[in-house]
Amino acid sequence: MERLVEIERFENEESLETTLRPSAWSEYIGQEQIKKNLGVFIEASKKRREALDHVLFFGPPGLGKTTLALIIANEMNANIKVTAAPMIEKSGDLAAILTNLEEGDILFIDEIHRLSPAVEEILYSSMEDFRIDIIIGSGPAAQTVKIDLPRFTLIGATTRAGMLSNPLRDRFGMNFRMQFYSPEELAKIILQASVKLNKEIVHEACIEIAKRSRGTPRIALRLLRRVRDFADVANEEKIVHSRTKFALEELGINSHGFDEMDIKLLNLLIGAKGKAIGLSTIAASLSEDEGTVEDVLEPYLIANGYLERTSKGRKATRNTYDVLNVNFEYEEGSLF
Ligand SMILES: Nc1ncnc2c1ncn2[C@@H]1O[C@H](COP(=O)(O)OP(=O)(O)OP(=O)(O)O)[C@@H](O)[C@H]1O
Repeated sequence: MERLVEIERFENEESLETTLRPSAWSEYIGQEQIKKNLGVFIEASKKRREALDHVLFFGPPGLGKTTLALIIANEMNANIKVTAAPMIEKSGDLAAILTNLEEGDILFIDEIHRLSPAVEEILYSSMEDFRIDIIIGSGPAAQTVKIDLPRFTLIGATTRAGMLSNPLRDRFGMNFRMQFYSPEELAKIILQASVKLNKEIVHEACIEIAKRSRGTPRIALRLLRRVRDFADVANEEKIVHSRTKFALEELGINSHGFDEMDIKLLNLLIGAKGKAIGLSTIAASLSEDEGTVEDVLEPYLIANGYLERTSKGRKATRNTYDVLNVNFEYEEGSLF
């Protein structure tokens, strides 16, 4: 079953996301520090009439990395080519993309930590020297051909900065960590989207959805659409607070934005009575892979103080007990 608070994009969601995606700074809510810094760098490179330095965004999925890349392209009046690392299998694939770029173009590579070492190697020289060496033929007859590239900007996005090799990370002139959004920021995003969806929504309803969206715009927008369905079926012109609460309860999303999987994870930690549990044990107990636990489930719980990572594994915090209404219980010598 699809988790409603699943951060990854659902299959049929892409076109709707495109409709709701902001195309200008003014519509891009939150991430103030990133916007401020990027604004300065964009203005400076426009003044110098140079391509922007390479940019890396990292953070959990659905926080607006792709959207930011598109806005940067818009601000720079540049063409943007959007791709993802799994689509660039061979070095030839990357060479083909790079040689088709024009001066000032932006290349956006999502999930950049998933590039193969051979492809990464080509990226180094293209980012640094705007040149690539391609080997034609094999054996003693092999020849290296150097191809000059136009000055372009690479924007990389990753959910796992730790998995990026150092040489690749060092070649980005700017590194930005995306933050989870506050309920107030998400409420603004929801209101803005409701105008585009042509469905009025009251402020309390925006806040109610925002509080249950795991700090993530993609989830907030998905919940908005589901709540709108409930309002439409009830023939209500506006999305009101009571209908919103009802819909979210029906959808099984609790007031902290936790869903079944979060609750399972938190209960597992509480069951350990203060002892740390290793990532592989957690993944096996939840029947999820370790990457999903680390990239998707944990960041929100850590950012909100419900889970702690230690050298021995993961632990519940006092907040976890409070939020699940469980009496604080632990084994001697194993605690906090
Ligand atoms: N700051 C924001 N203001 C308004 N809307 C936003 C903002 N950030 C994201 N969104 C909305 O959330 C949706 C998801 O954003 P986006 O696809 O950019 O996330 P992402 O971080 O690139 O995710 P992924 O890494 O999974 O591709 C978009 O449709 C966009 O409309």
